[in-house]
Amino acid sequence: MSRQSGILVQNAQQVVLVCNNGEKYLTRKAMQDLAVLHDASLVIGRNGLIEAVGTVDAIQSQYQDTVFDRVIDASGMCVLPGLVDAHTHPVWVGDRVHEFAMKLAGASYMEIHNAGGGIHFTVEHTRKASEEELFECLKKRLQRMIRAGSTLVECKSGYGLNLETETKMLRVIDRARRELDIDISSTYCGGHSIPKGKTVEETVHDITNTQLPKLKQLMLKGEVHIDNIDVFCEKGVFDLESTSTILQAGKEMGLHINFHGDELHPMKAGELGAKLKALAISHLEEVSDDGINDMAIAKSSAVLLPTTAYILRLKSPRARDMLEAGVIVALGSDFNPNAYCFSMPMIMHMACVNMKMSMSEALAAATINAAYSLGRSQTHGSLEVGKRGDLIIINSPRWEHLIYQFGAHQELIQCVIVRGKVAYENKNCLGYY
Ligand SMILES: N=CN[C@@H](CCC(=O)O)C(=O)O
Ligand SMILES: [Zn+2]
Repeated sequence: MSRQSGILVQNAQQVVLVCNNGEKYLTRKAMQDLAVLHDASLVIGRNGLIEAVGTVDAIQSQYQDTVFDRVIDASGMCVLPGLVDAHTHPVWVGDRVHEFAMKLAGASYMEIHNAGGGIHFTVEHTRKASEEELFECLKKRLQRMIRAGSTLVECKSGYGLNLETETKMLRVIDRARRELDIDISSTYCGGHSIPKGKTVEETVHDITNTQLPKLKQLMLKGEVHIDNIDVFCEKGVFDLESTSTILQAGKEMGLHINFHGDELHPMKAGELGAKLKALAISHLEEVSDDGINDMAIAKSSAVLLPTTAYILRLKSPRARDMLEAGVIVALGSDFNPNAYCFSMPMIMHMACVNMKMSMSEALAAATINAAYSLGRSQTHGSLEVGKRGDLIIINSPRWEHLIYQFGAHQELIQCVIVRGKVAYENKNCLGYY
C-alpha cells in the first residue's frame, strides 16, 4: 500500500537551506556561507513540518511509493525559507501620510512627536477604533506581508498606552495568530511613548503596577498570548532607568526582552540590553562601541531596520561593525505609520545598499537570525528536517534575484507556504526577466 504525505516541492534549481546543522543563529563568516542545494526537492509532512530535503534523485527514491496531497513543480525556480520580519507595528488606524509630507518638507521625527503628532496621533485614532476594525486592518496588512514572503512576523501593541487599548491591541494580535496563515510573535509595547498629560514616573508606575499585572492574569487565563516586552528607550521618551524598570518587570513575567534603543540619540541601550540579557534590541543607529561588544558577548541580537534611516534621512546603523564584532544581526521592516513598508525583500535590498551587508548576510539576517531574535530559531528560519514547513518559491534560477530586483517581489514570489499549507499562490507571476 502506498504511503501518504503533504506537499512535495520538486526539481528546484536551488533550495536555500540557510543552515543545516541546527544552528540557532549565524554570525561572521557563517553568514557569508549559506547552505544551498542545487537540483533539489523538499517534502513537508501532513503535520506541517519539513520531512525531507535533498537532491531530486534522493527524494525521488525515498518517496517512490508516496502519494502527496500536492506536488509543486519548481523547475527553474528557487526555494527559500519563509522570511521572518523581526519588528513591526501593524495594529492601528489613521494613516500619517500628512506627516510624510511634513518630513519631506524638513520636519524631524521628534519635532512631529513633540508637537503631538507621530505616535500620539496614532494612539488617538487607535483608542477610538473597535476591535473588529483593528482586526480587519491587521488582517489586510498581514496578508500583504505574506505576499511579500514573510511567514513569521513580530507584532507590537503600543498605540494604546493604557490598559484598555493595549489589551485590545494584544487581543487583536492574538486573534490573528489563531486565525491567519502566518506565525506571529506578540509584543507588549505599552512603553512606546509617554501618554499625553502623564509624567514618565506615572507611566512607569501604571505599566508596572496596573498594566503588566492585569496582562499576567489574562495570560494565565489563556485570554491573551504575549511573547515579548518592548520599550522605546529614547531621549524625551523613556530614559535608561525607566526602560530598565519596565523591561525587568516584563522579564519577571516570563517575557523576552526586545526593545527600541539607541535610535535617535546614544542612550547606552546596547549596554543595558546586554546586561538584562535582552534577546533583541532594535534600531541601534546610535549604539556605542561598548554596546556592540556587550551585545556580541551577551548574544543579544541587533534588529536593524533600514527603513528608519531611509525615511528620516538619518545615518544607517553600523551593520558592518556589528557583524565584525560577532553580533547576531537580524532585520525587520519596522512597518508602522511612519515607515509604511511591508516588504522584507526590499528591506534586504536596503540593508545591502545602505548598510553594506552582502546578500547572504541579509538573507541570514531575515531568516535564522530574525527567528533567533524572537526565540523561534529552533523551529523557524531555515529549511531543516523537523522545522516548520514555511517556505517561499521564487520564479528565478538564482535566489539572489529576490534581493537584487528592488521592489519586484510580487513578480518573483510564486508561492508562500506556511505550516505546510499554501498561504499564497501567484498564478500570474511574470518571473525574473
Ligand atoms: N521608534 C519608535 N517606534 C517606531 C515608530 C512608531 C511610530 O512612529 O508610530 C519605530 O520603530 O520606528
Ligand atoms: Zn518600532
